[in-house]
Amino acid sequence: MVASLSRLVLFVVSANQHYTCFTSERGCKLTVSPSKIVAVGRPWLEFCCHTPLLVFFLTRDHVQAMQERKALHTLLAKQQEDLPPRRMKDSYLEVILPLGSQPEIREKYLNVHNSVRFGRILEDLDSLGVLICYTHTKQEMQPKSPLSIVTALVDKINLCKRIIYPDCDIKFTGSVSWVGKTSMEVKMHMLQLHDGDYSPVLDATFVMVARDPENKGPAFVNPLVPESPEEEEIFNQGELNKLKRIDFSTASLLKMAPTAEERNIIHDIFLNTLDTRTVSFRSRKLPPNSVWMEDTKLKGLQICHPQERNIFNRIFGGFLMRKAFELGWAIACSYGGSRPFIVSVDDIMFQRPVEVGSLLLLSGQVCYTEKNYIQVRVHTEVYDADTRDHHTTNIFHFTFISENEVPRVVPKTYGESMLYLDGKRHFAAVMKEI
Ligand SMILES: CCCCCC(=O)SCCNC(=O)CCNC(=O)[C@H](O)C(C)(C)COP(=O)(O)OP(=O)(O)OC[C@H]1O[C@@H](n2cnc3c(N)ncnc32)[C@H](O)[C@@H]1OP(=O)(O)O
Repeated sequence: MVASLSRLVLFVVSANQHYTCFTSERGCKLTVSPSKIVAVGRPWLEFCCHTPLLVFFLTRDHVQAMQERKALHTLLAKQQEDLPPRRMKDSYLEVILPLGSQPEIREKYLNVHNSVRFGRILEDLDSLGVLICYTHTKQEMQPKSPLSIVTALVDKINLCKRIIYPDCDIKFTGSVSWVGKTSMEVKMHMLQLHDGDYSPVLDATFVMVARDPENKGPAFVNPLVPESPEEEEIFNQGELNKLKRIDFSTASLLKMAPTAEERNIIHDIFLNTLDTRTVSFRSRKLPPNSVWMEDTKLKGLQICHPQERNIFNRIFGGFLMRKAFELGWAIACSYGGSRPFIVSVDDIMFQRPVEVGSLLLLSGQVCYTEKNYIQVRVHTEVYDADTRDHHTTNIFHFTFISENEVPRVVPKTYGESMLYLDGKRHFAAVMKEI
């Protein structure tokens, strides 16, 4: 089967023994046996891959499709033990994004620096993560999957290359690496073809959660059985990752006071910003080569149109990540005064779904700096114009590296000091990994 992942929308044009699918972008035509189709819905999922498994969707009304999904409730397992265990290799997928061999798809991926837009890669990773989970949970006997699989967390994405070339093929690989009761950890890798060899670009770990067909409650997923000492290690790492996440969230500065060492850091910054000419706690002065945190803010607004919805009639997680990343990049760019490169994305928690039609408010700022590194935090919330309620949907943490050393960011208020410490913690976690 042709391998390509370029958000090519598939349309079914014949439904006899085999389905023939055309992509919305030129050139690609596929034939798939009906037995390989795991779900049918609206045109959304957009790739063909090495495994003969495709998730694709017919053009039709979304609401009607959601109504029809209700009938799938009967296919849900009552307990996890009723589901057959899977091996890591059962969900392993390899997908090619043919930027080198199909120049017509480059435009969508291209940025002004003639490299690949990282926001597009975030979208593809999200789509692939979901597809891997559907592969893990696929039941041969079921014509459609009863599961709604959503992205709960981007645990981390670490990049080992600064530039992604727009004219070389990209390969994504990945499989489920750990399974809980209703959640699955997925590890993905991205490689790029140079001189006949694929070399690593990034490693990503996502956590996906299975929900019932209407995305209203949790649903069990197949257990995962490691088959070798290497797989045992990957699985155990998944278990450790879960515990680490719990520790990190327990020690959150929203729940607990900073440590003694952190309190000293904040007090030193405070003392360093006092105007020595006046004997006052209120008279503050910016130290040389520094920027007040409040002056690093940029905001954006996104109207969440139906075009960006996923099959569950909610806004596609990859789209939210792309928008937040692009705001984060703009913040790092204007802060550092030169082109920033993304080094790491970590701990993006999808706290609640974003409904179609929402007003999505994005607001970001530099929250920590060290040498050439800029730690950016983007907060997104939906605003209900009727009730005037705001609800946080995501918090994104991006680490950028700038070409030159950057000024120090300085918090002024207590709230900003907590953002500074949170940014410092995230930065330390990233530095440990890369
Ligand atoms: C096909 C197209 C889809 C493409 C993908 C998308 O666009 S998705 C769109 C973007 N994503 C979203 O809209 C999701 C928004 N968030 C949510 O709906 C919800 O927060 C959620 C369903 C993820 C979690 O809700 P709850 O916390 O109430 O769920 P519940 O308590 O039942 O937990 C379910 C399982 O998720 C795990 N879990 C929950 N939050 C987690 C987190 N931040 N990190 C790791 N794991 C988490 C729990 O341990 C549990 O696993 P165990 O049971 O194993 O112990």
